[in-house]
Amino acid sequence: MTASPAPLAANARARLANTRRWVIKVGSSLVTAKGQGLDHEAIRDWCTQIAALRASGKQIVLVSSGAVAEGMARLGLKKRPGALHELQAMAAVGQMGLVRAYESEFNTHGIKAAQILLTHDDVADRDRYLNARGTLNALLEFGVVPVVNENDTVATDEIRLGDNDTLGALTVNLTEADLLILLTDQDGLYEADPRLVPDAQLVSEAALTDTRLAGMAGDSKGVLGRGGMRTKLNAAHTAARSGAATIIAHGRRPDALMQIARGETIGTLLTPALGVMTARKRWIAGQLQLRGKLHLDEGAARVLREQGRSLLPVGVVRVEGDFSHGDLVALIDPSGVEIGRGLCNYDADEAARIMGAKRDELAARLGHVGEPEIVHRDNLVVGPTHR
Ligand SMILES: Nc1ncnc2c1ncn2[C@@H]1O[C@H](COP(=O)(O)OP(=O)(O)O)[C@@H](O)[C@H]1O
Ligand SMILES: N[C@@H](CCC(=O)OP(=O)(O)O)C(=O)O
Repeated sequence: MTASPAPLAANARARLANTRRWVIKVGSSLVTAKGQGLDHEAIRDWCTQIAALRASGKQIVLVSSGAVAEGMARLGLKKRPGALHELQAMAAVGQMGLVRAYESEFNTHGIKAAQILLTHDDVADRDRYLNARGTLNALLEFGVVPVVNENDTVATDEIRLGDNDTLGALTVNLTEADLLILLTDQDGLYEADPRLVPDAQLVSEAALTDTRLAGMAGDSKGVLGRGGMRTKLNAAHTAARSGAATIIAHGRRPDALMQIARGETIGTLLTPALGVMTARKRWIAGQLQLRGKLHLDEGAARVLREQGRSLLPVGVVRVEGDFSHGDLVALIDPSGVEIGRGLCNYDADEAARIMGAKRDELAARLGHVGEPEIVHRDNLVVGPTHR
């Protein structure tokens, strides 16, 4: 763990800066102006930064809290109600304002936004999980920014996620995002809660294997926030299951998101225990449902097994199944043995069109420029997948 920037941190941050898919979560403590309803200026600022990130080719999912707080402001309540039904009523009123604010800000940048309300069951149940995943992926491919919140109006106490840090991490898993950014009202994780220990040191970077972290992260002291740093640390562990790193940063620092995109040292970077790639591969092997098969020729089977290379279209001889871009497919050698599994860069129709094609034939067969790899080695697990 380092309290000051280290060369390793600088490299890790530069690598993360170049990743493509980010989930950004803004907490209740930020979205609402001291309990007086939504902070429209702050929302404008995040939307402007997200527009710049989109323009640089990134896909962004925004997880935003604030429904309950905005509902309270709209109905003139000073104190957060205790009864679940009252909270649900607040959320129902406030969510209207929340999506309206994001929609109108994104509109000024010519960006379409979409509302996604999830419950615990949507991520726990296999079919619903795949359905939510498909919808989010489709929105991202259409260039839309999904704005996610918990579906507070239907979530009963037993099934509530309760805090949006957890929801942000589950959204990372759903979308196989590369990075989770938790924007909050502190500069990151401190060695102790700075509200209680004002001279506590900021943790600049830590591996999630570091057992000292749990002792540092305390609860929320805010009126509106839920969970504090404790749920943020848990969220980082959940995001790490699918190989994502987490950055906790102050959402009111001007340009916080742009600084992250430039690879600058800001906030706390929490890195997956296994290393990003191993964790991601494990996730691919264990979590996703098989949607199809690619049958390979002898040469492709050999380079995958022996050299850990990406699979190119030229090595594919047959395509089986009805899968979409990003789905999990099995890779089968000429004797019918499964070599491994990976995420396919093409849907089944496109894969069938480009199988056997050399790199310079791809654009003509597809009608557009496509990825040179049909399955990139970063998204490929060779060997037994423990299913
Ligand atoms: N070690 C720590 N470092 C920083 N903040 C901490 C720590 N432990 C507890 N906290 C508390 O966590 C709060 C942020 O979490 P929370 O109130 O849930 O905000 P949000 O609405 O952004 O999720 C901080 O304001 C702080 O009081
Ligand atoms: N779904 C709730 C947000 C829950 C919550 O407060 O989460 P967090 O921002 O993590 O403290 C809402 O929109 O009010």
